[in-house]
Amino acid sequence: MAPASLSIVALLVGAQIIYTSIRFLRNLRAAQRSGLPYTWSPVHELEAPAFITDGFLRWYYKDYLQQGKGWPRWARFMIKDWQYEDRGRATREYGDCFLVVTFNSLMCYISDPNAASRLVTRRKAFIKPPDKMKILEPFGPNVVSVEGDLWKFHLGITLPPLAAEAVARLVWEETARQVDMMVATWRPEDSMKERIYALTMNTMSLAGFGHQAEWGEGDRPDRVPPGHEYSLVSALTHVVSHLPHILLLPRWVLRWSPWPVAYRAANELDQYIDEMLAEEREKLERGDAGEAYRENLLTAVLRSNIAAEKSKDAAAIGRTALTHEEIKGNVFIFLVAGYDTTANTALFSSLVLALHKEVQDRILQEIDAVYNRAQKAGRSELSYTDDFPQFRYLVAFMYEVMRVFPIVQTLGRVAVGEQEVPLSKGGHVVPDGSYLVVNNTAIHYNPDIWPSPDVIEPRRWLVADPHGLDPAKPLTPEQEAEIAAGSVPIPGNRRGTFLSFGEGPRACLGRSFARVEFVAIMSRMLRKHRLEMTDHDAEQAARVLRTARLRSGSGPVTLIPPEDVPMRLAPRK
Ligand code: HEM
Repeated sequence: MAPASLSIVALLVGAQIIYTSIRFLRNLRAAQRSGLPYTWSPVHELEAPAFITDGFLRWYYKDYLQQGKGWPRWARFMIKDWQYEDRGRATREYGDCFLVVTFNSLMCYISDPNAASRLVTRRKAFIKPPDKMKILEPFGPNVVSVEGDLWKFHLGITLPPLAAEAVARLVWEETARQVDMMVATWRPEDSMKERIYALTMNTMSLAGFGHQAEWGEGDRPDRVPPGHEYSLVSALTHVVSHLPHILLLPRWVLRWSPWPVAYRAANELDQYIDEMLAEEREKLERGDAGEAYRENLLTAVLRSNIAAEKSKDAAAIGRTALTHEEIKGNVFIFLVAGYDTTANTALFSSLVLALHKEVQDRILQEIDAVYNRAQKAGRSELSYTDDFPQFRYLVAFMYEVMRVFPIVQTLGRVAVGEQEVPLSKGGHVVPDGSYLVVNNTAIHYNPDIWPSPDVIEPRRWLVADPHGLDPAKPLTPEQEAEIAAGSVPIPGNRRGTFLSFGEGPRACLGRSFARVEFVAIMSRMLRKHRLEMTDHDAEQAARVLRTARLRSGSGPVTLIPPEDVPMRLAPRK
């Protein structure tokens, strides 16, 4: 290289170093001025270089994590979703609200229930991070990604479908059908993860898109309609397994990327949704959505939108209905928000059941009791309306699994203007634009909030004060009586103490959907079988349990188990 070019390169590098150092000092000063405890890290988990640090450090520290000491301090903040393995250690070191300074950003971590609740409840003062939300719009703006009046408008059209009784019934019945197919084809050597993912994907295919899938149909060429390259199930599966690529890369870049399958699957899904919307719109407008018509999320959003279109009252945003792109965006986001969250909850639950015989025994007792009751009432199959509400221990178990394995580990918000963050002891004002992250794991594992937090005890959720039941102590007579009466609402936790479904106005819209699907999976799968680890001995079971409690599987969206444990369905005696 010529000396002149070398000087230019040296000058540019020098300028970059000076610029970065100034930014770092500016961030550091802002942290000092805030009065909050702070620390620093070269890279932050939400910054682009974390894609490299995360992969490398997770690989390098795999065995170290197994010792149960969490992450080494210096590495912690460079790991995506470091919170699960950390189990609140950072909170104990720096406090319930502290800052992490990097060269490019200033991040505030919160594990105080008051502050967490305020953050997620005051939706205008703390908005979702706009840059992260934009990424969620590859098919169009949607109820997860938008803010303000536009969000209220999307909510008005998408909430009724997600709360619709017809959709819940569809989820209940289809899940049971899918479980039967899964059980009938069960081979011990199959992956539990793949089975549960296929099950929830097939359920989503009908509940979300109106297509009833047969077990294993994703790979069958006869399921590919004319004009398509993939079956719907196959397109959906490829889209979710390539989600990070589809979300992060524009479609034209994706085309020439090393993941052409992601490009083709995204296009296929686009085309499927367009075709389905055109067909359903025509049906609804012709009025032939008669008795046999089965509502699903796509048709329900369309119906809700057509009703809005016909109304004369334009919303605050100056129109009455969602655009075509927005309908597509919402149908897509139901898939993203509802598929792997529910699948991983079922997966962790299966693992817990296989490893905690006493919990599984109680669930089996409840399943038998509900079936007996149904049979006495002349029903051979369980119904959504009559039987789903009877599954109290199973729902409590779901919440307990989601507390111990926080499927969504953090809730991120950005302060609009200077905002107060109230802590249980005192409070702090954060400047405009501050990035705040609620650390769900630290809250779920705080022994002052959840006594003996490491213990999996579903009965916490069956008493009036879930924070008053300590699994390390015998139950009080009042607690026994509340459990026996079976009338305490689930969940009954204090605000800001259980955040796996979020809280406040932006809380999960699909939580009823997820509860129905979960109860249908477990009650049907365990009707005649029990879950066991294949060829296990006590030592292996202890290792599996320890690994699942100490390490996350580093999923792109939600917490996933670190390994796929061989399991079998053993016929019940
Ligand atoms: C166990 C399963 C699920 C978990 C753990 C879960 C978790 C969450 C969480 C934590 C949030 C709030 C995020 C925040 O405040 O930043 C959320 C929002 C949302 N969830 Fe779920 N979810 C589940 C299932 C579902 C299902 C099945 C659907 C739909 C079919 C769904 C649709 C949504 C939507 C649309 C939102 C956005 C609400 C808004 O921004 O206004 N979720 N979910």
